[in-house]
Amino acid sequence: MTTASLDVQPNTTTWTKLADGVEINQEALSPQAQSILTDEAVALVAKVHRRFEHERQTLLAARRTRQDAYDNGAVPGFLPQDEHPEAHTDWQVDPLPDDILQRRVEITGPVNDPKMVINMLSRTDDGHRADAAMLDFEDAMKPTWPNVMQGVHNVKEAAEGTLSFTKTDADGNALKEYAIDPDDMPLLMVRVRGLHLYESNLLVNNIPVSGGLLDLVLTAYHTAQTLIDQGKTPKYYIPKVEHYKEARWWNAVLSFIERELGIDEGTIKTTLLIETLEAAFQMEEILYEMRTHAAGLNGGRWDKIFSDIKVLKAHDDRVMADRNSIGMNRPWMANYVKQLIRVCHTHGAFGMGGMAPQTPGRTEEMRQQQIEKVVADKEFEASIGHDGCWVSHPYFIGPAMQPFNEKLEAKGTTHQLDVIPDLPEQPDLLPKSTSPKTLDGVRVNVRVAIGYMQGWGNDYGCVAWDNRMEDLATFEISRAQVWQWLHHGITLDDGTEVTPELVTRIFDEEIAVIESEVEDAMEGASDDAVEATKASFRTARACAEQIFLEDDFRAFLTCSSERYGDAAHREALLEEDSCV
Ligand SMILES: CC(=O)SCCNC(=O)CCNC(=O)[C@H](O)C(C)(C)COP(=O)(O)OP(=O)(O)OC[C@H]1O[C@@H](n2cnc3c(N)ncnc32)[C@H](O)[C@@H]1OP(=O)(O)O
Ligand SMILES: O=CC(=O)O
Ligand SMILES: [Mg+2]
Repeated sequence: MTTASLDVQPNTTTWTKLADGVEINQEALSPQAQSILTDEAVALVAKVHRRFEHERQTLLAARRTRQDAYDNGAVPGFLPQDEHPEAHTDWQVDPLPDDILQRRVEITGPVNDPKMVINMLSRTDDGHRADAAMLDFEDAMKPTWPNVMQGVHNVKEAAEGTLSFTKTDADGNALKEYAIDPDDMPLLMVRVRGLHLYESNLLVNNIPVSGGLLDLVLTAYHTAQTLIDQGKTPKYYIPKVEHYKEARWWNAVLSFIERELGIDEGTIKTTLLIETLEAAFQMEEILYEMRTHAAGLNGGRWDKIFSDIKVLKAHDDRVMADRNSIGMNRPWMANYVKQLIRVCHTHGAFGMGGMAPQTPGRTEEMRQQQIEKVVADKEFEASIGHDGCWVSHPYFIGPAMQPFNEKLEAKGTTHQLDVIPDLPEQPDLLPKSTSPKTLDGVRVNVRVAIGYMQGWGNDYGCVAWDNRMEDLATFEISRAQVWQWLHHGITLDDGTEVTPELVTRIFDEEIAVIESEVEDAMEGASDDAVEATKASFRTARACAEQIFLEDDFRAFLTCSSERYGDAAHREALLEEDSCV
């Protein structure tokens, strides 16, 4: 995707044959890609695609059917007990290996950035090191082909313990060397892309492969045995599951890959993100389906808020309040994470908490305030029984760990599997329409969109912006919220009507503010450099505004038909587009 335009680009792709029925975009065949796409790796990708693509399409079609029902007035709910009776019996996930029993703080970051990956695997801020590092192909990464290939490369070298990086100045002089110690680093985890994404640069039988399958197959192919030889468990995160049948599909994919790699079934352990409204109602069924490979579930609160808005987008009695007012204290959010902990602990799995989005900030005062916010969030998570949580910046590892340490030291354990939150059997998980709905709320969404799209234009999938980490999930909330407010023509608390003209006016005002912020921040830089940065924000604004004012609600920002390779493939796939 370019930031200048979302239009479909003309087809100029030349395809190169990699194996029977497997073609790659010639431009994608970089030396790095060649080193990753060995004959064996390509054969495995093709085999997995041929075995599982049809079912993936069926699952995506089922998503569209369910969304049609929600758009026509239905709401998600708990499944009837007789739909999946086994899930409600007495069962446990397969025993968890020793190296996944302590997960107090997991740090996350884009997998394609080698310095960030090394920092995730080595930083000990104030003597605190994260228990796990989640290398992300998903919310934190813009899924371009070079980023995906660099990501696989980084995971491979991280598993082998050889990943290194030299930070240089503008003239190329070395400033700092970065390296990892494979014998002394946090648990390595990889989050693959979700079910809905295609990887348009690689075709099997003329169909682009699934992005998530590609990430999973290539990283497992290049690292599973290496990790096992070191006595470590290959560990994954799987995002954006919407239904237990999708969990069944991922579980089957994992078993298939294990068989093909000659490793025991159940060796790979995964944590599933529960970050969609539908999945929140099906956690028990989802965990049951994954029980061979499940290490736990994680409350992906940011995508959950996005999904709450998206799934109920047609319901005028459920229009969401200002995005920054939706916290874990909202009853349906608190119920969702307590239900997650209850389901996990009842069945012997970890119930992981969500992401504290704070970044440190520039002044000491700001840093202190940010620490207080992180600690308050993590105290809540530890108090309700989570086994650990996420942070987005190493600065917060120690503060986030403290509340978990206090709980765990008192118990003399590394987790809280003994805690079963007290909840009604079927807690209320449906989001409510509440206040506040403010002009400031519109402004926040607009600023987030400009900041995020500016990063996106520079190839970043997450950015530090207004003292917060903004990534794909948090951008999606802003996009969905403005769409929802516009399409329900809501009147804000101060009487202002939300119209396209209002949104454009706020874009005008905020880009002016941002341009002056750029001038302040770049004081002393050349006029050309300042102007280039301002221009990149103006481009981002144009793109963000176009997305915000789209009439049709695309299911995900990253679902754009231009990602589907050449015109013929696009046409075939648009019929089946998961993103209508
Ligand atoms: C909704 C969800 O799915 S949440 C999960 C997905 N999102 C994420 O993973 C976002 C993770 N966070 C980040 O990517 C980053 O923190 C950002 C982009 C927000 C900010 O990064 P930066 O602009 O580099 O922050 P900053 O300048 O404060 O970094 C200072 C140092 O900390 C390091 N750092 C910052 N964030 C991280 C991180 N998450 N992991 C490891 N190191 C990090 C930087 O590499 C830098 O290191 P250096 O001193 O060796 O150069
Ligand atoms: O992936 C995590 C989220 O909060 O979204
Ligand atoms: Mg997410």
